Amino acid sequence: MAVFRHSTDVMFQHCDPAGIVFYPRYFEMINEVVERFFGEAVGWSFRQMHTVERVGIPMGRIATDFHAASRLGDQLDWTLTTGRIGGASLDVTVAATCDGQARLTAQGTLVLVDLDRMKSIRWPDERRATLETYKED
Ligand SMILES: CC(C)(COP(=O)(O)OP(=O)(O)OC[C@H]1O[C@@H](n2cnc3c(N)ncnc32)[C@H](O)[C@@H]1OP(=O)(O)O)[C@@H](O)C(=O)NCCC(=O)NCCSC(=O)c1cc(O)c2ccccc2c1O
Repeated sequence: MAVFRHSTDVMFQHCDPAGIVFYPRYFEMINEVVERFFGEAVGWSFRQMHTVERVGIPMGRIATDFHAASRLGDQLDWTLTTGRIGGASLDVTVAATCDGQARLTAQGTLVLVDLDRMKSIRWPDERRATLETYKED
């Protein structure tokens, strides 16, 4: 099983007055991990998807556990693996650690859609095959 990895630094812009990462900022980081996964691992950049092919992958649902707080200067090491690949849906697990300490785990379902109709469409076979390689055992 392949695991997609990406690292981000916690910046001042991510932190609230309590000095910890505010959870909406985590959701933006999760979206960045998903965007990088599709661009770098699947070979299907959001630019290509959105501006050329007019498809997108909005999140249908997401459940997140926050295990420990993150602070300015922390390096977050992200992983993304895939789960069930349905007709149009894709389960993903996105997790972050810092120095080996778990910070968050999110389990989400992305849905491939035709952006002009905002209706789900089936994963193309070539993309499906790549997504399979990141599937959790
Ligand atoms: C996403 C929808 C358009 C789906 O509705 P539709 O009627 O077209 O599809 P079906 O109901 O037939 O379902 C197809 C398929 O998807 C599964 N599914 C549908 N809804 C959900 C759900 N809520 N949670 C989990 N799974 C769902 C369903 O079980 C089917 O599975 P199969 O395995 O059988 O294929 C419609 O639901 C919709 O419009 N929802 C709202 C989406 C939304 O606005 N989310 C807000 C947060 S996400 C977001 O902001 C976002 C926007 C983007 O443009 C992005 C672009 C790129 C990357 C990420 C983006 C992003 O996160």
